Amino acid sequence: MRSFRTLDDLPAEQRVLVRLDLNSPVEDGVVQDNRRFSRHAVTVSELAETGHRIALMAHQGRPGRDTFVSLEQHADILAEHAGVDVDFVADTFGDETLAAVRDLDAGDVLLLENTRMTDDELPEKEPEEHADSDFVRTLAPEFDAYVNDAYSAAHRKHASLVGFPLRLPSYAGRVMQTEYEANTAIAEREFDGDVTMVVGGTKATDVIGVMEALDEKVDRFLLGGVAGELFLRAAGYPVGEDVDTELFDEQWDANEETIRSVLEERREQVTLASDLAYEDAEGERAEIDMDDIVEKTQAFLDIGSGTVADYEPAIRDSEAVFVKGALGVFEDERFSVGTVGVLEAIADTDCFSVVGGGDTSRAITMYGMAEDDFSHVSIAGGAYIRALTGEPLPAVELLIRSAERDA
Ligand SMILES: Nc1ncnc2c1ncn2[C@@H]1O[C@H](COP(=O)(O)OP(=O)(O)O)[C@@H](O)[C@H]1O
Ligand SMILES: O=C(OP(=O)(O)O)[C@H](O)COP(=O)(O)O
Repeated sequence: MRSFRTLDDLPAEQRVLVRLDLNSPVEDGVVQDNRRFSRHAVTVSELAETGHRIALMAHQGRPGRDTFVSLEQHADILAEHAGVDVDFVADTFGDETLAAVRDLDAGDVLLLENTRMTDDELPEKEPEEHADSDFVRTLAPEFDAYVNDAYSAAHRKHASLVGFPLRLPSYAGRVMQTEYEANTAIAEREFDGDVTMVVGGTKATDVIGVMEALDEKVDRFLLGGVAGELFLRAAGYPVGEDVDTELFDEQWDANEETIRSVLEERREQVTLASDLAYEDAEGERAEIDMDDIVEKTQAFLDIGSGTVADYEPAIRDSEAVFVKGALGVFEDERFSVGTVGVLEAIADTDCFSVVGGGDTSRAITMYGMAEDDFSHVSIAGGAYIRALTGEPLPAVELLIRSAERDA
């Protein structure tokens, strides 16, 4: 079987460039601790304890969004989890970075600034083109090896994920290794009974894009979140737009055709919310039945409790349940009913269950559920559902190519 090299294969005393995924929720400018820090800390502390010189790359948010912030706070949170000092340089690949990298001693850890602050990072391009960018050409010669631990970003063809493996011997970090093994095994697993996928969250494009590829594997989709509102809009309800153009309008434009074709061809496979929740004039949670929504007046922030009651029996009758994305803005307790109700229903059954996504998996901890209540809690969202389709993840492919090239 084609595979990549891991930290077990990394020679001693290397100058290593490591890609993590520390992309986190940000509330009022404050980066929120989450599983991504504790999981990546395992790779970072192992590399530090074995005496490598370590520079870390990661991204945060997308340009133009509130969550697009510096990684300065991430360095402190990561240091706490890893039990080692993590220095930070507010530069991606300029002179300041090169000086700090050259200054590293054995066991030192340095976090570079948000990779998405360089223009070279973001466009989805072929690996060869990324490998030729100033970003990759400048940083790569400073290192002996590249380690990719960012399984949850492995579905993106960005420079820090697919460019470096063409220039450096490349290895999978511990998170990449364990997530890849777990998610590949899950993708290959066959279930006799019903398989349900709960689809929510804000990144509707990621999930809608793979729904058609998953229709053989998944018997029913239960919808909520932004993705659910886009489906409701296609079904003729006046919801799912005008609130935040990036969330709704842009994703509607990108996905309208696919949504309509999924609804046309597989209507019986897709269950939409029968009610939604919003914030009323007194600032309280209020609910409204879908059929009573006659015009667009407010933003909907959760599925309603009637929908949760509709979804519970479907979950109870399933042999496997996959969750991708929250069903509402669960960070605000008033709008946690959908996400928590569905997660608790899953935790109460003995079905095989996977909860994916940096944000969604955070709801488990926030609302007092245990990771053990689920078969697998992935810190990957988009990458894990893409893996379920059996389609290769670009960044994983590049790790494999690097191993084959050097064999
Ligand atoms: N109706 C909604 N409107 C706005 N945001 C929503 C809505 N429903 C869910 N969300 C948000 O979706 C986020 C999770 O989305 P996403 O990034 O797709 O998932 P993950 O990071 O878990 O893969 C949550 O933080 C939640 O606040
Ligand atoms: O958080 C991530 O993906 P996820 O929300 O699907 O888990 C990754 O960091 C990828 O980020 P992106 O979706 O802005 O490219």
